[in-house]
Amino acid sequence: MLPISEIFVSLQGEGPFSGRRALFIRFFGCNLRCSWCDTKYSYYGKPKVLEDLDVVDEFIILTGGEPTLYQDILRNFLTKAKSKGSEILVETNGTVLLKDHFVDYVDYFSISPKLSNAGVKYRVDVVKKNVEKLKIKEKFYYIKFPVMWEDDLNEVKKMVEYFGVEKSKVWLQPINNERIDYWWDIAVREGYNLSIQLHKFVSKP
Ligand SMILES: Nc1nc2[nH]cc(C(=O)O)c2c(=O)[nH]1
Ligand code: SF4
Ligand SMILES: [Mg+2]
Repeated sequence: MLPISEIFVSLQGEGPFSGRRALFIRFFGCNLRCSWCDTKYSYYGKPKVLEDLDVVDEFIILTGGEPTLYQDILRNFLTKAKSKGSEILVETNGTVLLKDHFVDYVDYFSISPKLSNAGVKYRVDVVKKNVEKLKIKEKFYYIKFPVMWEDDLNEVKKMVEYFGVEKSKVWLQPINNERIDYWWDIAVREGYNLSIQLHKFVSKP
């Protein structure tokens, strides 16, 4: 049984695959409650509960909410999707321990650890463990930080060092697309990438 918030086709609005057409599956439920969360509807209200997922696409994005809460139940779907040649991207907050079988069936991981601007507590050592697993398995992954205030940069730097990831894998994502000019310059100066949420310019899902 899979609790689903919504399924839609759109263009990836965030990160290195920005602009690429994809089928989005938004899972219901999240273990965090970020103050600025832009998908609160994915954990308040009622989910659609599906027996199984019967969708195919060249590029499938599992998002939420927090899709990694459903790693075991997704086994069937991922096996099917891979046998049909789909590329799979998972967008996760990184705080749920990733299982081997799940990592093996996913092509790309977007890990989005929260800074203090989100006002949530979580185990940052779990995120580090997950990043280490992705490194060992030589998975394609990137780290996406939702940023707001100037001080956020120091937190980003500390986490990047703690995780031991290259700057080229780091994407700064201005929350609500605010102060893009400011974060653009920071990204260029510090050697990071910038993710502007494209779908918010066109009011699309
Ligand atoms: N177009 C579009 N791209 C997205 N990339 C990540 C999304 C998300 O909410 O997880 C998202 C979303 O909601 N819409
Ligand atoms: S981790 Fe993502 S979905 Fe969950 S509360 Fe935070 S922003 Fe919202
Ligand atoms: Mg989102």
